[in-house]
Amino acid sequence: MNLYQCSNPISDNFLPKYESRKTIEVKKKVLIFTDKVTNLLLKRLVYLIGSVKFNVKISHNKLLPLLEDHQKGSFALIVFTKLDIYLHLDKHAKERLKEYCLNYKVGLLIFVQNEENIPITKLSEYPLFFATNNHISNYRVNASSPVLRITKPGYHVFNNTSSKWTLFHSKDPSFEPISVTNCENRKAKDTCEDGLVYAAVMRDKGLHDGIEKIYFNDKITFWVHKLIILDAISYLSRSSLLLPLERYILVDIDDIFLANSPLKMKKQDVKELVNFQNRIRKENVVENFTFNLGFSGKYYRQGNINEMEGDEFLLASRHNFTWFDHTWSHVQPHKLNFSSLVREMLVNKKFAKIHDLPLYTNYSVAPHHSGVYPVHDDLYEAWRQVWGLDVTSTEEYPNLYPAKNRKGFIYKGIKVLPRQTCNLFTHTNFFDTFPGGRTKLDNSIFGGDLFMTVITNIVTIFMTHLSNYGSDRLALYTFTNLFNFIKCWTNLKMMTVEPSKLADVYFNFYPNEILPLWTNPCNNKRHLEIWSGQKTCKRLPHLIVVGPQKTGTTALYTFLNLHPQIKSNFQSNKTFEEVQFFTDKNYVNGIDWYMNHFPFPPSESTILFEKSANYFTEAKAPLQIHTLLPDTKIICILINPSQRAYSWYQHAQSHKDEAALKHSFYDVITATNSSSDVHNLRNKCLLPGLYTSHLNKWKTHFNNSQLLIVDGENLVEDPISEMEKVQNFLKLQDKLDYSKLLKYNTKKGFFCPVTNGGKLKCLGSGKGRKYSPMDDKSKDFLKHFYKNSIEDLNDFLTNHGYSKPGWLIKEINDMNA
Ligand SMILES: Nc1ncnc2c1ncn2[C@@H]1O[C@H](COP(=O)(O)OS(=O)(=O)O)[C@@H](OP(=O)(O)O)[C@H]1O
Repeated sequence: MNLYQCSNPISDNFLPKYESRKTIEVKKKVLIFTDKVTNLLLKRLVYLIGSVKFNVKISHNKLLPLLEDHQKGSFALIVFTKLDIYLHLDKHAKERLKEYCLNYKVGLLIFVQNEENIPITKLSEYPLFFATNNHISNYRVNASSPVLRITKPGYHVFNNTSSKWTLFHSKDPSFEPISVTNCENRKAKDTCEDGLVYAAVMRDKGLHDGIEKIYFNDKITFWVHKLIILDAISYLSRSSLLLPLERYILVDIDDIFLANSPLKMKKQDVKELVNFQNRIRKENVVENFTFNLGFSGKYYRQGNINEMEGDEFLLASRHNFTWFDHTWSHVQPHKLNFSSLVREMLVNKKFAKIHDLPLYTNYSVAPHHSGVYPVHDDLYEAWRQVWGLDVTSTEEYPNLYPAKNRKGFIYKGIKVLPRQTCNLFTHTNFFDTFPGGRTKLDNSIFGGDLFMTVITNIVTIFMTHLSNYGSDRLALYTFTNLFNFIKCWTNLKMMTVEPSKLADVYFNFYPNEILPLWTNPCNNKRHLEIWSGQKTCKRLPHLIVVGPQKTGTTALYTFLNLHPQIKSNFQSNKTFEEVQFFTDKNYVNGIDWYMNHFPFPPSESTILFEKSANYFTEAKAPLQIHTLLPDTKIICILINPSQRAYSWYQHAQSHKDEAALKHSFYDVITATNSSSDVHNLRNKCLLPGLYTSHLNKWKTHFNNSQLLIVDGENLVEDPISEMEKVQNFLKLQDKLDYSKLLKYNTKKGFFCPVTNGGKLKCLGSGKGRKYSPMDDKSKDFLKHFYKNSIEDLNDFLTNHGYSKPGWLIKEINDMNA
């Protein structure tokens, strides 16, 4: 087997300490200025930054976004995909940017594209010269650059004579190369001087204007540049965007004992497995490296005589490895119920006991990823019961591709970690038959996708299969070269640790991933294949009434239910007609829980719907709803926010809320002591009424054909006309004449549904309460409190082409009077 020989003379780790920004706070976000021409570079850059999960904001057309928010910097780094964009920012923007960079100690990362096609030129402001369109040789990284961290400095990477490099040079003390290369001036277009050394990446210490900058050419696909870009991001952001240097690597070998003959491991293959592991540990390439073997006991000693010997030898060598359950017969768990799964697991557990396997009892992997995502509750429960499991891994969350977007989540106490593929599948066992051939595999290892997988993932769980270690032993070839190459050219410290430690590291670094973001299995072919045949997306709603509370949502819910084509969710014991799934409390229950609240729709044209009036103000609900139900329709109802506040106060009083019983409405809405109960009640009265701030979040995810704004006051006055609008919005084939279904009830003071017997069945006593009108002092206070918000709503509706509720028109007219 070929073993990668490191030619880097620098073997010791030399780690510069980055300056931090101490007390100045910035968000962990990158701002990228770009134009249309630089799309390819932008795409690659966003991909790289996305792979390390840093957030990005893209600004086209040189527009400056909000740079500060509540005395916190909005960005930790600013990038220009083209020098030209930076040079031609308008004067005001440049000054603002400079001020921001100085105040928040933020640096600039500037790309100079070869297409910019400027011959030897002096930058307008500083003595930096650059030359485009050159051939180069002898690329090497400057050992003394303080920028390098992941990148191991001080080596000659290769002789690359490819064309079209932009190179930099300067004699000014502010400039210091991060990497250099020789110019090979061979063609008329080359603009550098043959034989001279130029910078390929240049640092500007900022001696002239106080802002540190790093200039890159557009060779962003070059793997060394990817490493230096990651270092530059950490350096220029003063460690705000810093990746740790530890890389936790677990190599799972799935399908142990299971492979088609003659692809199983033989005795010699097992010996090589042990030798590999010993060598990697001894040379300290990956600390404590240990293969993690997922076994399916049913297939033990199946195959030809050599393979049987291989199986036996693997068991004899068992203490060299760690082991985990991969189910007895390697069936897809989503096809089994809880008791069948428990049976499967118990037989495999017995096998492990008989053969004295050194097990990770808290870790397992489901065959074919089935049952993990989309989640199959029975699998999670069986895992917990039989194994006491708390860690697993999958490549399917949220989607298989792009691999960089894979995430982890925690469900029913089980930590699900993302799993990475190394292109070694059950059918890739020979160099000759590897898709794209050996060159493709080598490219991936030596600086390509596989290499970048380890660079960008703090925790990498690789999925491999038993057969990858037999035949040509492609897996051993891959890992030996990959790990040695990483050790040679980076300062990363690779190690193998147990799964529970992996999970701790992962979720400590990515706490935002703990709560899953449920996607729709029916929108993903692979997910559908590993989802129980008994489940159907038809039990998910097509319409959600999201509130806010006290605007007439129950009336709308009741009126919609009168339509034979529309069916609501089942009632809940605790929250009555509301499901309240898209809230922190219930969302963790998963989509099976949600779907169980809906009937099987009687016909294709049935519209399932639910209303939960608290969704409107839930910060995550718009994204969560859109991710699960991208085509669903949304209805918000708006009434005068002052009236809404008063209605909530009445609601609180009748629910015996102490603050509401003790304090007048005026005292509540003017409460200032932020830690008191009365202030809490104040917020519930006032904040949902700041409609536009909430509506903006809904509008980010739903377009006009999906989002209807109902006039809640008209729903009281003239529900017939308002229901006509709702029916049009839902594009109902058979529209109902609501004038026959709703009649005004003088006693109730509201419209009520007409029952079959002709009687009126009004909403319960909690809807349409009787109470005295609001006092003038409160009215004045609220008028003032909501003034800006009312204006914002008016602008919002104008800008998005919505018609305006009558109450809003009146408010605006009053303001202008
Ligand atoms: N037809 C009909 N019957 C009864 N009540 C009606 C009706 N249409 C609208 N409304 C108004 O609905 C207000 C209650 O709003 P919600 O149902 O959204 O309240 S809740 O958030 O679900 O508790 C309720 O508020 P209050 O008047 O303060 O009780 C009513 O004003």
